[in-house]
Amino acid sequence: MEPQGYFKFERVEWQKLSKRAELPLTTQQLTDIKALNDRISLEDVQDVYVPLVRLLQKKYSDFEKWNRDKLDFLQIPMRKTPFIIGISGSVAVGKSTTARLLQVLLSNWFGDLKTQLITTDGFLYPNAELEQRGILNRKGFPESYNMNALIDFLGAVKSGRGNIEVPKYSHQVYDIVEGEYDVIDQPDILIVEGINVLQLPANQSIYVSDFFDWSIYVDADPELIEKWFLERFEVLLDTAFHDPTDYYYQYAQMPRKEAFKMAREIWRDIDLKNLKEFILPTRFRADVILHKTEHHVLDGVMVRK
Ligand SMILES: Nc1ncnc2c1ncn2[C@@H]1O[C@H](COP(=O)(O)OP(=O)(O)OP(=O)(O)O)[C@@H](O)[C@H]1O
Ligand SMILES: CC(C)(CO)[C@@H](O)C(=O)NCCC(=O)O
Repeated sequence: MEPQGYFKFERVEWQKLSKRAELPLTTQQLTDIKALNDRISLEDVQDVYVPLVRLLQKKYSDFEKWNRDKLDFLQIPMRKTPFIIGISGSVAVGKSTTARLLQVLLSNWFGDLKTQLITTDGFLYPNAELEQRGILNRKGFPESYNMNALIDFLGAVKSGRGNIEVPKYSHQVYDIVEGEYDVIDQPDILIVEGINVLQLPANQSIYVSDFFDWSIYVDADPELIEKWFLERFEVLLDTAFHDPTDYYYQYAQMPRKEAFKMAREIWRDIDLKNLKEFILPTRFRADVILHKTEHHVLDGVMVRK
């Protein structure tokens, strides 16, 4: 069922807005995008992301003006408040690729704005903690994240604090990496990407999404997402092949057929289950829904009315 609250654009209609956007892609951007992931379609960037960033820029100008007016009226000295964008969607749908693509586009077009990016994977409890709680096989489900720490982090960013450390999660280690951090230091724009960013946790009075000035949900048919999950699994196996310290080494040593059988089970029992129970129900909380089809091609956009 589709909700009433959105303007719905098929790809052909949406891409007409690209002309109105008046933001030509620079050679530097094209190079940066290819370096990010050489399978990203540049046509998609031109047709879908250019209008999206233009719309985002309008929202940002509005946000800046409101902040200025608010502080002026309240007689509070001017200070920077970061604009926070949330990006949600299934495991393996392409959230981090979308987030990094947006960061490249924003950084190049609006060079005077500092755009930083985090993933909520860093707020997963370490494996040892998950094990102690008996939820190691629930990684990614709401209870596997330290939501209080994520909310505290967002509060600190919004209040203008600098040099904030965010724990780092590694897919290769399959755990939080002790002693490694990303540092978020007073950005103008912060992109927060993760499966849980639009969720309403049971025992907090503040939601993660309360901090968002804009949110995007990346959507696709679960059967396609499973395909992307397995493709990425294969890349992880190839990377792990000669490295016994890599979590995927154990799978890389198995006959491929057997490894894929296990990956399909992980998808079915963990990530697909999580998508159906906890992620998909948050889709219509997003300001923008990007819909993808085969080969990650974007075929539709919905914008909240
Ligand atoms: N626009 C795109 N074009 C081509 N391939 C893409 C695109 N977006 C994502 N992919 C591929 O799809 C797979 C999943 O993408 P990505 O890692 O960005 O997903 P994710 O949603 O961030 O996953 P997770 O939640 O597990 O971190 C990767 O193999 C990535 O290279
Ligand atoms: C780290 C998350 C939860 C989200 O990125 C996901 O990639 C994950 O590890 N899920 C657990 C099951 C699995 O895919 O291995």
